[in-house]
Amino acid sequence: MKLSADLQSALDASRSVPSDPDVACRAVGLLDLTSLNGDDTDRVVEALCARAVTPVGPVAAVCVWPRFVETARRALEGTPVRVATVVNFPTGEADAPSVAAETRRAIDTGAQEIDVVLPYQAFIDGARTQPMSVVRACREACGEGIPMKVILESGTYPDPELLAWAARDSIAAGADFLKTSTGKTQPAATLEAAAVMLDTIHDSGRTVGFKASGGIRTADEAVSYLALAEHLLGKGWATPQTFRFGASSLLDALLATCGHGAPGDAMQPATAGY
Ligand SMILES: O=C[C@H](O)COP(=O)(O)O
Repeated sequence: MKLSADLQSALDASRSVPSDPDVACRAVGLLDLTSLNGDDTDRVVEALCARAVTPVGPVAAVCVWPRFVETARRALEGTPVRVATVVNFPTGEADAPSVAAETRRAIDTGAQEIDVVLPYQAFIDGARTQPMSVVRACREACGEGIPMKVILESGTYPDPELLAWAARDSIAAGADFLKTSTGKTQPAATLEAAAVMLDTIHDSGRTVGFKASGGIRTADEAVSYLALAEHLLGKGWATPQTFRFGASSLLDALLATCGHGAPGDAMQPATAGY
C-alpha cells in the first residue's frame, strides 16, 4: 500500500519504537479480548472472561459471538469490563434490515458495544449508498448509548485512497470507531492501513476511535500501533474511549512484557479487587 510521504514517515518512526513495559501495561487496558471461533462454547467464553481482569487491571472489553453475550455478561458481573459483539460478521453481506434486527437482538441480550462489518466488497466494487445504508441501520439500532465500531476489512482495498473513502463515509454514517479487520481474511491489520484510517480520523475533526484487530500477537506490534496513533493524533490520545486492540492472542505477550509472568500466567486469579 503506497502511502504519502508524511504517513510513510510516521509509520517508519512507529516501527522503530522500542518495546516499553509501561506501554505494554497501558495496552492491556485498551484490549478487546476476543474469541470469535466457530467452535466457541460457553466454557470457552467463561474462560476468556476469567482472564479479563488481569494483574495490571481490566481489559476494556471482551468481544464474543452474539450467542455468547449473556454468558459473558454473567461472567463479568461486578467488573468494569464491557461486552462487545459482532454483527454482519464476517462477510459484511447482510442487508440493512437484517443488520438492524441482528443489532437489536444483540443489544437486547446485553451487548454494550457493536462491531459491524461494512459491506466492504460492495464498496470496493463501486457501491456507495447500499454499504452506508447498512452502517446507518446499525447506527440507528445502536442509538446514542451503544458504541458502534465499523469493520472496514482494510486488507481488501486495492489502494489507500479507496480505504480512506470507506473510512470517511463510515464516519459520516455515524461510526464511533473504525476497526481494521475481522481477523478472518488476510492480510488483516497492518500499520499501513492503520496510518490511512488514523489520518482519516484526524482529518474528520470528529471524536472517532480506532481499533486495530486481526493478527496482532506481540507487544512490539502493539507498541508500534500505539506509537503511530499518538504520532498522528497526539500524545495521550489513545484511551479506552478512542483506541482498542481486537485480539485473541495478545494478552499474554503484553503481561509478560510488563513483568507479569510468562505466557499463561494471565490465567492466575486477578489481584484486583472487583
Ligand atoms: O477483533 C477481532 C479479530 O478477530 C481478532 O483477531 P485475532 O484472532 O487474529 O487476534
